[in-house]
Amino acid sequence: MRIINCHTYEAMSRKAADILAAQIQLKPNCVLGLATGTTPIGAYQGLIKKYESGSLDFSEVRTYNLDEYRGLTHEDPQSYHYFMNDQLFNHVNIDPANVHVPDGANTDADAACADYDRMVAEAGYCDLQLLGIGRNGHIGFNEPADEFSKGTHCVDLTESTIEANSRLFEKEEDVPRQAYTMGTQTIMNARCILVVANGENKAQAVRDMCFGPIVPTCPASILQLHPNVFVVCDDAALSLCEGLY
Ligand SMILES: N[C@@H]1[C@@H](O)[C@H](O)[C@@H](COP(=O)(O)O)O[C@@H]1O
Repeated sequence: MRIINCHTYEAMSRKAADILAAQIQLKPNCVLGLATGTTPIGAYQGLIKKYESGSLDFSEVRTYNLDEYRGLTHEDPQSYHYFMNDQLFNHVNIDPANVHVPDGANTDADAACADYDRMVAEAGYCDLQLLGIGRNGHIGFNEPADEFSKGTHCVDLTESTIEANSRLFEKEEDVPRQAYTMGTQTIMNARCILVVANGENKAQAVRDMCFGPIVPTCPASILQLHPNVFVVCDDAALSLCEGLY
């Protein structure tokens, strides 16, 4: 793991945008794995700026998002698909046919997950996977569990995740209780992984991810086994890792 302390959220976002942009420039038809959450918003803004300045072309880029709430259509303002349109896709020249998010509107979980796995596999998996991290060490919606997950599957969200994500909904009762998420094995199939984390409330998860035991109770700890991971953080997220890297 290459741990990069960028000190501030702004610098972390610039670094993440630079890494994503370099991937697109090197391979214009690359497959990007993308993430939602508030952490990557600054990186997406950086990508939009690069696109607007003419230095980035998304016309051949293909994207696969990590996860989606079960039961929400892509027009639902609370859906992750809507979030991605709003934060990135509507602002760059990506072809909507190249954008993929698990189909939350398909409540047949087995079918929705199998379809998504097939699509990601057919694309040859991700060249670069962007990840945020949950306060409990989850990646995508792979929550702490007894074993590491494999392909796309339907998960029951933990109380801690529902509470953390309720800030984006009017009330906590509105947060869906289930989601479809790419599995840990699918995430690990990416050629390169970029994790972004900022803020003190991520410090323990970042320490466990980078230096804790590799256990499914901290799903992000599996990333220690991946040969090509960048962990890009601010000071606060790395505050429990002092002296360790
Ligand atoms: N499914 C998403 C994750 O992909 C994300 O990493 C996490 C952290 O979100 P934030 O960046 O807002 O802290 O939230 C959600 O649970």
